[in-house]
Amino acid sequence: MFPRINFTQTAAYKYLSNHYIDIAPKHLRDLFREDPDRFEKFSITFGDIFFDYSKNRIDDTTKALLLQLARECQLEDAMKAMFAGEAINETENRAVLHTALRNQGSELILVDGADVMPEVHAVLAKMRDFSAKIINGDWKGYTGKAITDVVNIGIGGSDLGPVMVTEALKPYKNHLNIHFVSNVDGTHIAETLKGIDPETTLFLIASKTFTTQETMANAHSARQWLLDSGADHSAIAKHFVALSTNGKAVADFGIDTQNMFEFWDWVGGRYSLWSAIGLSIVLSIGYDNFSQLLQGAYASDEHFRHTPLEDNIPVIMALVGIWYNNFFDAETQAILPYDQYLHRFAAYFQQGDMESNGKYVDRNGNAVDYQTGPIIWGEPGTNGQHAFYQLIHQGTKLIPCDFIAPTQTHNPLGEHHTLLLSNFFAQTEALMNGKDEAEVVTELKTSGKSGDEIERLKAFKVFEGNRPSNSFLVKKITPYTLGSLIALYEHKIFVQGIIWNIFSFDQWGVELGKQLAGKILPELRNDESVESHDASTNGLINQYKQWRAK
Ligand SMILES: O=P(O)(O)OC[C@H]1O[C@@](O)(CO)[C@@H](O)[C@@H]1O
Repeated sequence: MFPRINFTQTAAYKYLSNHYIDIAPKHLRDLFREDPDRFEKFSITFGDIFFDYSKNRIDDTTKALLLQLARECQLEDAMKAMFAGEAINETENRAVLHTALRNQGSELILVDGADVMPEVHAVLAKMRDFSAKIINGDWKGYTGKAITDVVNIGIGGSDLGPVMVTEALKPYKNHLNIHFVSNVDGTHIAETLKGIDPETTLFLIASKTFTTQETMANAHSARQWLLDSGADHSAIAKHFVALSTNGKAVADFGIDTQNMFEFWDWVGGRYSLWSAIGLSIVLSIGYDNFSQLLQGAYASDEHFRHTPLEDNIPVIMALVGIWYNNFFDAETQAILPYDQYLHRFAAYFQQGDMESNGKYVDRNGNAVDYQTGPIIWGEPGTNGQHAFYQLIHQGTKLIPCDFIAPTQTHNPLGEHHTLLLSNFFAQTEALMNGKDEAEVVTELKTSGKSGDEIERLKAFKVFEGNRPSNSFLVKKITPYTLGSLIALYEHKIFVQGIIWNIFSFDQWGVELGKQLAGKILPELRNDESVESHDASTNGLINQYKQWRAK
């Protein structure tokens, strides 16, 4: 049975919470001064990824107690349950096996007694063969022309992963122009359709359920756009494919199910880029590179499954995050990639992390009395430094930061990459060391400030430091290393969900808004005044109706 431990009842939690004031280490400056081996002790090399977690407020004692906490929560049993295909997504009675999508091993992976690997391989082969025809021009549109533009229509997990990966791996892209439409706001598809030719455009309708309002509205508008351009219904088969688990809905839309790339209920939407949902990635960078992405993720799966917790990167990431989230009241986690190609990396994990662990009911159905999932946010460096780093350095909130940087750039231009990396190294050093009053006074004196000026200014220029960060130094962002990095974060989310005793793989919280939108939609289709809601909602709707009439 999937463990249901309340982590606040564990010995480790009780000891940490009763003593963490004396356990919580000294200032990070002092920890480094006192332990010359600190960097080696708190860093892990994993292939071409170097993970430095030494700039965290931990010492040997804290690390040992956090690991004990994980073990008391039966983390290792939970890990085995996931990889074994148990229905750990209990409220939907589903297994959680996005790991099977990238499995390179030969072991059977059973769901309801049947090995899923043959069908996983069959869909991968179909994606390979189909994308080859599109990329090499063998697949023709309804007027006999090759495809030049691909439009992925999807939202959430059917959009964010493909967007993030195709952006991150732009150095590997081919001649095809890949576009993404997700928002139901007509602007999104209107702006996209302006720049493409119906005769040479392929639409990927990406939707696990094939019922999502935004995606179906955009799909129908795309289909109408094709037909309005002069194509007849037979053209749909040449310009539309579906990525879904719902064959009936795909056929009802008018897509030939031969042009459907299926995936399965045991793949969560926010964990689906490795599945048929990744077809836009394959079309953008080719199947061989997509295969490298899968292999990199598999390497992280193997690291996660077989590495002792003490040196297990996702486990360390998760426990350090819990240390700040549950013992230091940190409410957010920043992800700061020093790589412009990774500009959608944080956005991807906003869904990945917040839709997984943004829960207040535990696995026994009771409201929790502790903090669960953090708010995930972030922007690429160095831009963030000119936007929100003031708060990270001198604000009143503790913001644990993950810094990510490639050692090698895809664009060796002058000394740009050296400049970028100098900032990457400097920021975590500044956050950790800070600048004390003595240093500030010396600087102000050296700059010629008078005694009065120094007295007036010094308080504002002190940096208390002791602000934690993880650093990921990646040799180069390749399909393989990107796959590994994404999977490390996926497993971190899993570990935190286990310790918080919540179900990380359903998302009931997105349903109410959809339900209410479904009720309001027909009210907006007429000009009558509405009174069926609260005064605010009624007022807003009626104001909207009044103004739209102008
Ligand atoms: O792939 P689909 O079924 O269209 O769902 C899209 C997204 O909608 C959700 O908000 C669930 O409704 C996300 O979990 C999901 O990734």
